[in-house]
Amino acid sequence: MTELLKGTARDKALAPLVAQGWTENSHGTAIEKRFVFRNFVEAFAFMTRVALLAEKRDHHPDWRNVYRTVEVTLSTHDAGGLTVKDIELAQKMNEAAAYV
Ligand SMILES: C[C@H](O)[C@H](O)[C@H]1CNC2=NC(N)=NC(=O)C2=N1
Repeated sequence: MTELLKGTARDKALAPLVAQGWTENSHGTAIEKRFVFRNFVEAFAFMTRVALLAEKRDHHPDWRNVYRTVEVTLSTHDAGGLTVKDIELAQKMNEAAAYV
């Protein structure tokens, strides 16, 4: 199982994501971001791209789509918190959103 991120490694991994709009949840067990697109089709295109990335990695977002927004929560359920898998998927999601 992938290990929970802790201490300095955790802080270092989170810093660039926080700079790009990700926030920790109140328990420190997940990171969250609200992506806003121009319209529903762009939001859904983003979700389609991310779905393929997530399946390939066997690591899946918790998310909610309302019209042109996608609210995302990333956590490694098996580990009970944040792991490098969440950090990497968050970065991939930033890239996928920028591509739209
Ligand atoms: C069996 C399979 O590898 C696991 O259930 C995977 C699937 N996708 C997952 N996604 C997330 N976000 N956390 C997990 O712990 C997880 N586990």
